[in-house]
Amino acid sequence: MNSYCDDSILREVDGGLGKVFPSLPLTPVLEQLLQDRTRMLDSLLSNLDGLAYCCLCDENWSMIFVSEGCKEVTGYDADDLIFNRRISYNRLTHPDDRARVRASIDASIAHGDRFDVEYRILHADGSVRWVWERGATLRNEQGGVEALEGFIQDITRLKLSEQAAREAEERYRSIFENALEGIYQTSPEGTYLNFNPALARIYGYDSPDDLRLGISDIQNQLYVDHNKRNEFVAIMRAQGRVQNFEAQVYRKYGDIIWISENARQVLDADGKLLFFEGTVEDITERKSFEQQIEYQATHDGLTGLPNRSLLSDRLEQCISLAERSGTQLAVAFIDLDQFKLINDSMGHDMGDRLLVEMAKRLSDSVRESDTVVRLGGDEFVILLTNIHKVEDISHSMQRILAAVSENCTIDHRDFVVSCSIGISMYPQDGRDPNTLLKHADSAMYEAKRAGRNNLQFYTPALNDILIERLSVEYRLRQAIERKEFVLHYQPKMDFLTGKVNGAEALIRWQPEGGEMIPPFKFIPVAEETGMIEEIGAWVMREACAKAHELRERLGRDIPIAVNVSPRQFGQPHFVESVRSALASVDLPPHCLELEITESTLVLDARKFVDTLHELKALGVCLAIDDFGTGYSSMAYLKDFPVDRLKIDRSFVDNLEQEPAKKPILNAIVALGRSLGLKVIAEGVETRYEHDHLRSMGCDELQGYFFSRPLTSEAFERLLIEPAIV
Ligand SMILES: Nc1nc2c(ncn2[C@@H]2O[C@H](COP(=O)(O)O[C@H]3[C@@H](O)[C@H](n4cnc5c(=O)[nH]c(N)nc54)O[C@@H]3COP(=O)(O)O)[C@@H](O)[C@H]2O)c(=O)[nH]1
Repeated sequence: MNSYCDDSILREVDGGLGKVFPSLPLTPVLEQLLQDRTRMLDSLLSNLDGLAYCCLCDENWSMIFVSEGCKEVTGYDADDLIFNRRISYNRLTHPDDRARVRASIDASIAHGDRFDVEYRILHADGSVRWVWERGATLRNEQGGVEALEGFIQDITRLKLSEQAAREAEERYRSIFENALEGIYQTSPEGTYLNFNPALARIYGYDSPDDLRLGISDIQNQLYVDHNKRNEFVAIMRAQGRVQNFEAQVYRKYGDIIWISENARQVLDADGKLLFFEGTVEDITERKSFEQQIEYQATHDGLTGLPNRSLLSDRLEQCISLAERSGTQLAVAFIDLDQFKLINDSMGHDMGDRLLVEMAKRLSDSVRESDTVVRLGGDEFVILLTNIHKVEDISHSMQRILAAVSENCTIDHRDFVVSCSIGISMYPQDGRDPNTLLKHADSAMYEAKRAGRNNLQFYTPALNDILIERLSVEYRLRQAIERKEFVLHYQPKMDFLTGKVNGAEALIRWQPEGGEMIPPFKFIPVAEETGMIEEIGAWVMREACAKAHELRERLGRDIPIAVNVSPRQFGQPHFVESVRSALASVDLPPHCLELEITESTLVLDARKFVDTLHELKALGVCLAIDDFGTGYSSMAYLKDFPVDRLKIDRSFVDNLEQEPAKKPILNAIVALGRSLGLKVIAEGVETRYEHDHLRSMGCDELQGYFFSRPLTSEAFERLLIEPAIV
């Protein structure tokens, strides 16, 4: 039921409904129609979502008619508002909006317009509601404003959703504007439609406008590799999106960065492509980090050369290249000779610097197109491509041998290093990386065995040698654990007295149930693998024990000489191990003689001499073994605190048939004597050799002529019942 003020007021205002047809004679039918219309309007007003009203244009907006929708919109009954019975509409209007509403309605009245205004009201339940009021002015015949009539609708929900939409829009705009990632929309043809400031920043432009002017063709102006855009579009077409699409792009001033894009295609309702939209991230830092990690994983940290993990890749590539071009490929396996010795004796820092220098020399000795790889330790591999004839390789390898063995000065110390090279060829020696490397490796072992500073091409027979060597290495490790070594003793004879005045301890390997193995079959393997350190220490202790035993039994000193390998001599605690072997049996130091070969000296003369002095200070006898075979000792000899020179067997061997050796022998003996050293000839096999050496002034002899190496017991028997020569 709508509320009205009394009928007289209504008629005063607009003449009431009857005023619509004031002068028409109403037939009963029309009367009925009119009544029906009133009822219909009443019903309509009651059912409208909102309130219809008629109010005075006073300071209260005093209501004279309010439809029933009032309750729903304001929370008040229509009667509460009629003539401001309980509350005026002005008070109901939100205080902050009252002035604006009034101004808006006043303006409309002034212009004779309809009004239309949105504002807030205070609902009876205390909440604030948004309403939309539309209305018009009711004027009297003189044109004066009598009242307003209109319709007020609750639009709170609409307002809230508008506000939410606006806030969301603001939020997204803020994200778009302030994002660190670049956000863009591009046309399928490759122009920018829309993008945020971050994108401009990433690409080095001062502002979005600057970018818009700068890039009009993404494919050709942005991507370093122009095909990247085609790739991008192709993925988009196939999958509707691209994920983590990485590419290099030019920035405004030409510098290149790495970006990662995530994008999707946007279609219209008919499935027609509208544009691409996506994000861009600058991943240059990550990329360079990844590249760094990859570099570290594939390159040797010390020398900067490619490492083992890159080798297989490169080798695969070289094989394919050789296959395609019908050329050959050479794989050279290079191992520095006796590097471990330098490393152990001179310290790893010196060893590292030497490796860096050698890596440089290797790289400088080959062509740009060849690959030098450091496998680890002192092992290198060189891949020589595009080989037409074997001579090409020989020349390169000779260059390498020469470069490596050139004098090397580190920290004012001179080193002479050499290397051994094994070579395998594609396709004849292997068609895959593993085989080629394995065969080059076995060739390298053969080069080492043949005397170092050498190169050796692979032959199928080398496989057997390698297999044999590996077998020796394996069995040798077991032999150490099982203590399968014995010492034999080769007596030395004093020329003056013709009596035994000492012996050289010579190791033998006696595998359980097997044949005795001579040292030349296993000492080189022990030397290469480092097992010589343990074996040598055992020999030293055993020889000291024997010398001590003989001293106790015979009541006189029988000095025992032991061979000291270069690697053993270079051990950091070598002097200490000698002292400890002597102390273990309380042996006077002069009862132990150490035979050191000249090859030990060539690595580092100063260190060699220092160690000799330390040993000398300990009181042990020192002998230079195999004298005359080395190439640099003459210059240093006067500085060596040694007691004996042992002339190498090769100068004595076959002396009768080769008289040319005599002047050399004479010179060596004279040199030794002039330096105050005892000279001992080894390998004396005949009476002729014996007599000659004695006449030359040699002090001692050792050789089959006097005695072969004897077992411990046989040597002892010989000492008790001497045979006079
Ligand atoms: N580091 C170590 N090296 C050792 C040790 N024991 C031996 N060796 C070295 O092994 C090489 C071979 O030794 P071996 O087979 O024992 O041969 C020695 C003698 O038997 C041999 N010799 C002695 N007299 C003669 C002779 O008249 N004729 C002839 N053909 N051979 C003879 O010479 C070898 C001793 O040589 P050298 O040491 O140079 O004095 C050999 O290089 C040994 O050094 C070990 O414990 N540690």
